[in-house]
Amino acid sequence: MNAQVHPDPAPALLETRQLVVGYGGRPVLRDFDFRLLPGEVLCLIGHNGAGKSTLLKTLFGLVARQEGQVLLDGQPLAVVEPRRLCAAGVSLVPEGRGVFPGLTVAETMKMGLWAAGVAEGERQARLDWVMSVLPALRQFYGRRAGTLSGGQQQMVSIGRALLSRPRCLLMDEPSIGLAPKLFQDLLQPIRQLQRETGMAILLVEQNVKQALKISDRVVVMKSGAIIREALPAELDDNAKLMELY
Ligand SMILES: Nc1ncnc2c1ncn2[C@@H]1O[C@H](COP(=O)(O)OP(=O)(O)OP(=O)(O)O)[C@@H](O)[C@H]1O
Repeated sequence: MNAQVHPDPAPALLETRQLVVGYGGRPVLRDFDFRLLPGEVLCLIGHNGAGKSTLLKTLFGLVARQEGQVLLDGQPLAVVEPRRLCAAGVSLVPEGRGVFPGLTVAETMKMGLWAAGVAEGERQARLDWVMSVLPALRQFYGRRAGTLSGGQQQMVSIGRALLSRPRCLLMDEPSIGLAPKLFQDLLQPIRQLQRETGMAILLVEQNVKQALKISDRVVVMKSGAIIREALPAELDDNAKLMELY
């Protein structure tokens, strides 16, 4: 008789196995195992230089791995590149927002629709959908991104990332330069969307207190390694957080 085996758990949406990544031959992440599950909001925190952004960029194919695997839906990717990830429903909100200051929001979105490969006939509906998630975009739709406030620029960057209707959003320090209240105002609609659609979010953040408010799980990194995994409630006072820093 066959031995009883447990079925495999559902595959992670994104996963790394024994990943080695670095710059100029010097590894930043070594034998790094990481999982982002479907439908979760995972907050990645840790010291400056711990390798958080490097992980995010590697998952999206912006930094090449030296060794190890990146898996999408449980399948190892032969080539990890933004186009492939984007087509599979993964979208990036880059560090520093990545908006072109000379383009209007309308132009930025037009370019984003094209880059996301949205068919011509669907573009208006897609834009309307993004506006329904982030209605404030309409207030400055005709303005050049360079004339907008930091929070408004971040909203443009997030709106652009949503144009592909992603099932996974990778966000690199979206709170930079924003007051805590503004950050919450910006992230709450995204959390709402996440609850409605089951989109997974990987959020790299320095602003830990604010990020924990919208997260389901926390991973703490130090010097290229994971040193702790926790629920937000387990890190909800300063003393517990200070232990990790
Ligand atoms: N393009 C690069 N070239 C060379 N070294 C780099 C490059 N980008 C990052 N590093 C180095 O890799 C290490 C990890 O950087 P990374 O930006 O991933 O850390 P982080 O945890 O995101 O830090 P922070 O919170 O300060 O953004 C650091 O030592 C950094 O100096």
